[in-house]
Amino acid sequence: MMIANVIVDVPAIPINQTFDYRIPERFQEVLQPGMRVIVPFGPRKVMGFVTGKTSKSSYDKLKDIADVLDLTPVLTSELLDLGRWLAEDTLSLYITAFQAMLPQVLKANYKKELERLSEAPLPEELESLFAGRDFVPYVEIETSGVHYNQVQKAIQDGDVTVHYLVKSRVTRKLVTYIKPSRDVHLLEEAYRDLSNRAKKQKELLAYFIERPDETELSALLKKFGTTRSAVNSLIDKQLLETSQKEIYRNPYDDQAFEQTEALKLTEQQELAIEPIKQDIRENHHNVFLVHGVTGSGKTEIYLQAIQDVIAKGQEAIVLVPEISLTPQMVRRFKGRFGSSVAVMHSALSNGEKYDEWRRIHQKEVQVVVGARSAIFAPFENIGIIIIDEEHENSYKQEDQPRYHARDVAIRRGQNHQCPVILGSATPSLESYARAQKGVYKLSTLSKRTNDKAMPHVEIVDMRNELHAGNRSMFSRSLKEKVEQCLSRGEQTVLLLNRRGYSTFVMCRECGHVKECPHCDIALTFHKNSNQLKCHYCAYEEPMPTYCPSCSSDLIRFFGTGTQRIEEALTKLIPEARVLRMDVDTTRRKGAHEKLLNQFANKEADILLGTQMIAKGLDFENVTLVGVLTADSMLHLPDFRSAEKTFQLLTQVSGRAGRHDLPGEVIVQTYTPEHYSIELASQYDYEKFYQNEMRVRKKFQYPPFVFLALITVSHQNHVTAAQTAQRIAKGLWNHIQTETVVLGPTPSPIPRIKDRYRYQCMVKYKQEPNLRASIQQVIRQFDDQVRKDDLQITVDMQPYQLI
Ligand SMILES: Nc1ncnc2c1ncn2[C@@H]1O[C@H](COP(=O)(O)OP(=O)(O)OP(=O)(O)O)[C@@H](O)[C@H]1O
Ligand SMILES: [Zn+2]
Ligand SMILES: [Zn+2]
Repeated sequence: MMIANVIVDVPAIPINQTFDYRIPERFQEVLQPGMRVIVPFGPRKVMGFVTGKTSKSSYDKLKDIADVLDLTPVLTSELLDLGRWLAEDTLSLYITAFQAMLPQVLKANYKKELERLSEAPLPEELESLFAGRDFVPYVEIETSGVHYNQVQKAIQDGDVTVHYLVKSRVTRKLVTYIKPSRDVHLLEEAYRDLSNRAKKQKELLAYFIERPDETELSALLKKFGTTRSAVNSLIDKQLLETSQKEIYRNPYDDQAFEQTEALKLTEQQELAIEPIKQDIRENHHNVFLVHGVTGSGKTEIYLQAIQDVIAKGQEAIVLVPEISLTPQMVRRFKGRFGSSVAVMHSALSNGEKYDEWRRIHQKEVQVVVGARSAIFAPFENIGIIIIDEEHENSYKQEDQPRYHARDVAIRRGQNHQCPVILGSATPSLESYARAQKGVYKLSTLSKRTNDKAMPHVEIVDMRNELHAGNRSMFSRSLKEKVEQCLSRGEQTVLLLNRRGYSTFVMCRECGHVKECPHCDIALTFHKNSNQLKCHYCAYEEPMPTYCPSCSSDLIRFFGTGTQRIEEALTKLIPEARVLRMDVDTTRRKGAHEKLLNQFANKEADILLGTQMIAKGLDFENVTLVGVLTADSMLHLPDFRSAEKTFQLLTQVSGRAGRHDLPGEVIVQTYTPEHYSIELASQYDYEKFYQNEMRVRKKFQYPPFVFLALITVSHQNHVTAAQTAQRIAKGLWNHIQTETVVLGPTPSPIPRIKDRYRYQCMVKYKQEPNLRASIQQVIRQFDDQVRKDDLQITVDMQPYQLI
């Protein structure tokens, strides 16, 4: 076993394979698959992942591994396998897949050091390596002559640990502690000598006389409501002293979470959880779809299932959408499982993320709650994987590797023989269809835990408003309801669906929306050419001046934003205090949280925002929810637009009346008759599902077919178009008869950053060799990709169709 197979950090197609390296003597016993190494590659040295060890190689001039970066593997054998599968499934490079599974900090910069964790004596060589220090640069292992085996053993015994440094030690957080530097009787003496005017100093001394242990400085200052100068005076008098310690950056104060206990489950919850618990007991893999209306207690089911998993000594992964990962959500998990919970959130700094990852890697926690990439948590004994709001598109990564966390979850569920729970009030069509077929096990929670009815939804037809002379964005009914809500001292949530604005064309007189005659999808307005285009079949027509349906000249594309709405709102209802929440007001770190806190503390009457306010928020004082334009998403060039509209309306309606006060919802729309709006207002998921499935079947969209999207981009318009054309032609030669290749057509955004973009869409039912065929077809362009800056991307499960 002297040879290592290494995937090197050179992101290029011809390099997408393992390379063999000789393992030098000194690393032979230490090196394991899943560790990162440094290897010579051409003239330079690069990082790589060891994927296996062998004793033979077909090459005879092997180079040596230059260095080993880890003493314990950063990728478990399961994750190595998963990475290979991920790369193949998404047509990505192995190196890209491996790196996607690890925190940023482990990516490039390789500076490392050892830290001594225990006072217990170490083997002599290690003692001389540490030479009284707590931290030792990793490179000193080599020069000191200490054997790597010894270091590795010390790590296994928990006496030593390795830190990966990004650039400097700044990534480690140091905390200042204070403790007495004299005996208690000397402190007592000093206490008596202190003047009564030095009140704070006396209090501090009294505290340390009682409790001569070290105390965190910041906690001390808070406890005594004093500044550092009082502490400094005592330090100057040599009564107290400071010390610094490294801590994990835990972005959450675990003590601050009130402990909660398992609630007695309702009958419906019992029925839903029983088969899950059985699978946990029996180490059995099934995918469960928990379809429960908002407020039906899905989260409580997750918590109690996790409880069983922890009791068995196993681990749990919980995914929630990025924007639902609110302090409220974190509190529910930390409240139940305390410091056994790690949180992986993209708003954390790289250092914080790394610390949370380390807590998982070192098995200091049993539960991780996180956004998409938490699915790669390096647990080795997973007992359950939960995906909350499983319909959310943010589970799909829109960058290489273009994976869907649901697929990865199911794969890991199979690896660990454990249940996977998908939860939603509005399951994705794909998942619900699988549940209908029996591929997933369906549980339905039709009632809220408090037995309260879902809030009543009133649909307001905005065309009538126009006819009545009201040209504002607020219907008379909504204005009245907001004012009533205000006068009762209750709060309102207003949703503006900004996405999709200014792209679709609609008649303000009759609500007519221009759609493609072949695709039943709204045409997109292209300002430059003044054309309406279809992004599925390349149909186009000029922008009409009169509505083809009622001949009115009020046919417009839409354009407005939250800021303008806010201005209009403060004019309309001047006494209301409005908080605006959108990408602009939440860009700064912590801003999102701050706005929500302000709203929770009733510092505002109205929360006005985009999609980000629709999810997971639970405010007891919110009794009114208004949706300003329910149809704005409906006409996006996306076959999922009705589904997304239904999901959003259902989610946002669920924000009202969750507690004692009854709730109400107003939905403004120009197309009240659209089934997604009508059925969302009746909370009729089942009927929506039936209806939407008919549409998908008719137009052959998922879940009836699979899609693959190939996008070509180049600075030269002709090159982009011709390449796409050749790819489409090439694919036609490989596919089965019932498969189709649509396009090429210009991408919905035809030019980004001066690159022209064309796309081909493959619609298929069964195409076992599709990945290989696509790869074969696009490999012809390898040279051009390398030399001529041609880009070809493949998305095997497209959600964003731009
Ligand atoms: N068995 C129970 N008995 C009493 N209260 C419960 C029970 N289960 C859940 N609850 C409470 O009901 C409320 C709604 O539950 P929860 O938030 O878990 O629902 P959910 O289905 O996850 O909702 P959403 O989809 O809207 O996020 C919470 O306040 C929760 O504490
Ligand atoms: Zn019209
Ligand atoms: Zn079309």
